[in-house]
Amino acid sequence: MIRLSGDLRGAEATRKKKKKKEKEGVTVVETVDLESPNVSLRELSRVSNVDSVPPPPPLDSPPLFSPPSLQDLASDKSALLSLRSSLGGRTFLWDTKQTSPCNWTGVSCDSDRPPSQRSNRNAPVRSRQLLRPPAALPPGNRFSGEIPAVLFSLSNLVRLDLGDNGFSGEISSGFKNLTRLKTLFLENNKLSGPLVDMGLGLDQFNVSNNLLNGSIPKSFQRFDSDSFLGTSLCGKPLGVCNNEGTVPSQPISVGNIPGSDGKRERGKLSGGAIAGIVIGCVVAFFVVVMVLMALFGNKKGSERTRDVDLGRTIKQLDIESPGEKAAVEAATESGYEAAVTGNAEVNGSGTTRKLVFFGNATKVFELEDLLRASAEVLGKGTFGTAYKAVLDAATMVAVKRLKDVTMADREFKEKIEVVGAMDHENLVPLRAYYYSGDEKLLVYDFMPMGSLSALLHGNKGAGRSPLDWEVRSRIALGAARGLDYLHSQDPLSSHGNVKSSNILLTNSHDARVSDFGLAQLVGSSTTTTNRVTGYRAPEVTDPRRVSQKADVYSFGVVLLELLTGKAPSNSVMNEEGMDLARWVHSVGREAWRSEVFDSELMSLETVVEGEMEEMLQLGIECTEQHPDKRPVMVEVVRRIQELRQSGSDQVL
Ligand SMILES: Nc1ncnc2c1ncn2[C@@H]1O[C@H](COP(=O)(O)OP(=O)(O)OP(=O)(O)O)[C@@H](O)[C@H]1O
Repeated sequence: MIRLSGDLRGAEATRKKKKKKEKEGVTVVETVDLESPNVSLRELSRVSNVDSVPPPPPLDSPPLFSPPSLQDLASDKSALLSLRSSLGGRTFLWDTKQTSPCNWTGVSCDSDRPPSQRSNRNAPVRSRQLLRPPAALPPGNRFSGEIPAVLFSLSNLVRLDLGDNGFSGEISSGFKNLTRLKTLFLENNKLSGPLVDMGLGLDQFNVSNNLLNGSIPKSFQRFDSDSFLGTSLCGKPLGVCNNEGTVPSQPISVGNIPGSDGKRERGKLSGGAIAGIVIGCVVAFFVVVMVLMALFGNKKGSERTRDVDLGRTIKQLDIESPGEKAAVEAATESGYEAAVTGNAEVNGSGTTRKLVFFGNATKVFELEDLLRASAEVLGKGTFGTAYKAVLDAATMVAVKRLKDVTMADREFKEKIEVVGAMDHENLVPLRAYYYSGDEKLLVYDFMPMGSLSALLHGNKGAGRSPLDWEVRSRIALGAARGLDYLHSQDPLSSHGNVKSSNILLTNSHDARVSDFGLAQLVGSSTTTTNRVTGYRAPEVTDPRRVSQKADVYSFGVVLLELLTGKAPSNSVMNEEGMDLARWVHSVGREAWRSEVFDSELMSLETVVEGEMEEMLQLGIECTEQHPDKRPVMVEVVRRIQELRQSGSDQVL
């Protein structure tokens, strides 16, 4: 159950309103707490581009409470609607016309809650914890599924508490977007997979009692071991990792049992028990080392034999026995290699599997090279996990490991051949693929500058150079050309998943569209995941059947994103909870300058308002509700070219 607390409505709220008046339209996302039934959610609606986060109140200053204003209530409403929608909930029991959401089913409001602090959090307590509910309240909600992606667009978020829920899936790389985050509590959930380095300057962090495994990235090693108890993570501050990147034995604590009532009462074992465990670990370690040595000896022998007997190069991996597979997995230190090696090599039929390259590309590496390359996780998307693999100083590729591909070998190959045949300077080329029963890998050129989404909504901190109009409009033109090329192949061909994270950038900020053709390869359960919030055209019901006009709609949202600097996944553009497209449509032309255009753009000397207005008009036409009213992609390209041309003529 969600309850709204009035805890930010005191002196803190007053101070912020004053600051807001000083900086028109500027607000700050500060706290999101989904652990407690008392949730202050109004902050979800506060997204902006302030230069600095306001300083927290002193630790010992008592919070003051005052009745909520109408503006606060409207903001609470939109925050609740946004949260509800991001969690896949329905709002038919909520009368959104009511001024206050306090009467909505499942929502109750407290305006006089005293401050408290959590006793079990190990890191230093910072001021925001004064705003937390009393510890005596029953902890934990029952939120489940993946952590809502909408949270990753709240780039000014300072504190996020999702502890004591049922969240599952991997910890998303989307946390990287929360560049101001200081507190992240994810304990007591069902989060799995590795803990990736988020590059955040956190003061407080807790992922204890989850299903996480692998080694603890360096940036998290400064936190106390309590932050990782009850997981299978290893490395400092927990036990050293063995070769498989898992902790040899669980930390000694009552608190490492997920779901245990005693998880916050740290129990200590006797000296004898500890000595026994240590000796056991040492013996187990030597046994593992000896088994690995034996397995490696066999593997080398069998590869040599194959080389001679079958005439294959030893680069062609053909590991047939589960023992050999285990050895390779155990030997690797790279999570990526451990993750893909086994499945890629064991194909069930006993035949050698190879990477299949497209076009006339000279084959520069083999599957084994790829699997042995040092790699890092780039992120987890709708279709699987993406990795960056460095084969050598000159060869870097992005490898996408597809999930939920259920189609047969032949059908997959037919479809992927079509994708591989696409050849345009504004597309990310698919270089090769690998298919086996258990594993499907796609190999792309690695795009060094990342995605447009990261560029627009990622690091907003000091030191970031502003993205000027020339670069933004060039990206728009490049992406439009890439899409136009896809549409020109066949009247029915479409991208199906146009969004700013699928527009990647070269070193010179030229746009390359990625992920085309993938929606047709994966199962419906994958594509129906609502990761395209804000981009999907209203008429689309089956994400595997997206028309060209629906692509135009999604591209129009990207144009609006470029112009406003706002992420469409943050659907809270006003108290009605509109998405980006509907919000821009609702603002009159006279207010474009003050309300719509990204203030970062407007602050630059190079601002070209005429061009920006023309581009905004185009974005609005692309995002018309009715597909027939939207332009076709070739027309979009022509108009962007013209408006850029007229801008440069004026400069001349
Ligand atoms: N070829 C590439 N070069 C560089 N980065 C890439 C490449 N392909 C993907 N990425 C990055 O990897 C991350 C995950 O990408 P992926 O395409 O799997 O998911 P997504 O774009 O977030 O969502 P979706 O799967 O719905 O398209 C993103 O941050 C993306 O920018």
